[in-house]
Amino acid sequence: MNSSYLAFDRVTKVFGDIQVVAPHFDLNVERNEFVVFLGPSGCGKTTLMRMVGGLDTPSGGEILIEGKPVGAPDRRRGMVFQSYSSFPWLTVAQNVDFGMRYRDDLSEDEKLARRDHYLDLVGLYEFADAFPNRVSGGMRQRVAIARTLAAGSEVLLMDEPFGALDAQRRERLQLELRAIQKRDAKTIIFVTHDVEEAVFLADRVVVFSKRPARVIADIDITERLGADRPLELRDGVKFFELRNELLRLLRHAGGGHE
Ligand SMILES: Nc1ncnc2c1ncn2[C@@H]1O[C@H](COP(=O)(O)OP(=O)(O)OP(=O)(O)O)[C@@H](O)[C@H]1O
Repeated sequence: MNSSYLAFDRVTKVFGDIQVVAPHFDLNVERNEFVVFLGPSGCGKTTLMRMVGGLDTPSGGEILIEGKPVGAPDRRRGMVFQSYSSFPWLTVAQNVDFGMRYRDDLSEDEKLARRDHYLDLVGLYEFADAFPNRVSGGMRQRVAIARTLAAGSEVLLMDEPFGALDAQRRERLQLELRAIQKRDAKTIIFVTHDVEEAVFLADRVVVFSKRPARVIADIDITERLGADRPLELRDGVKFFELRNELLRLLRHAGGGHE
């Protein structure tokens, strides 16, 4: 039996005639690991994430968490996907509260403080009473980030969550996400097209081929950069080398990388 926390075990995925995930796709993710998926556009990253989240099922093989096949979405897995964002009938603040509905370990005051903290982090504090369909797409994405982080699931599945954010807020969220992962021991799978974001956040970067997705490189970032990620790290030689290495791999992977 596979003893990893999360395992793709001989997974494959086809949509009609299109092979999206190559046959016998295997990948293990350890508990408390921050894994970033990097790969050409359309290679199958979102599909892999959706299957981990239980929004889609493999055509073959299994995805296991602690040895058990994943089923329908549950509160163990928090998701920030384009297709799985906010509830339009709840206000921005109520969306965040909704994420915490099962947190019996928190008092009402703690929940309020937590809600305010995450609304502030994503820059939506003053939009707390607005309805998500009244705010922009980028803001809806931020509602989903705040709700998911406030919920505190043990697995976080994030598909280009910071894509629509300005550079400063993106940096702040990157720092916070890395801090949350270390402090609260989360297992995170994160998709990005931004190579520097990948290096800054990841313990491990998994690079995919163009469709059908298979792993072409699996790079241990923590081994080379350490687990602490102060912002200054971005100016260092090791960071630069890793960034260039990943860019070279992506070029080799082919397909249109954005
Ligand atoms: N429900 C579906 N039905 C048919 N084809 C699909 C479906 N979902 C995804 N695909 C196809 O599967 C391929 C992989 O899509 P996916 O969204 O997983 O890629 P991706 O790596 O996340 O892309 P990007 O980086 O552009 O977000 C694409 O060619 C897409 O058109």
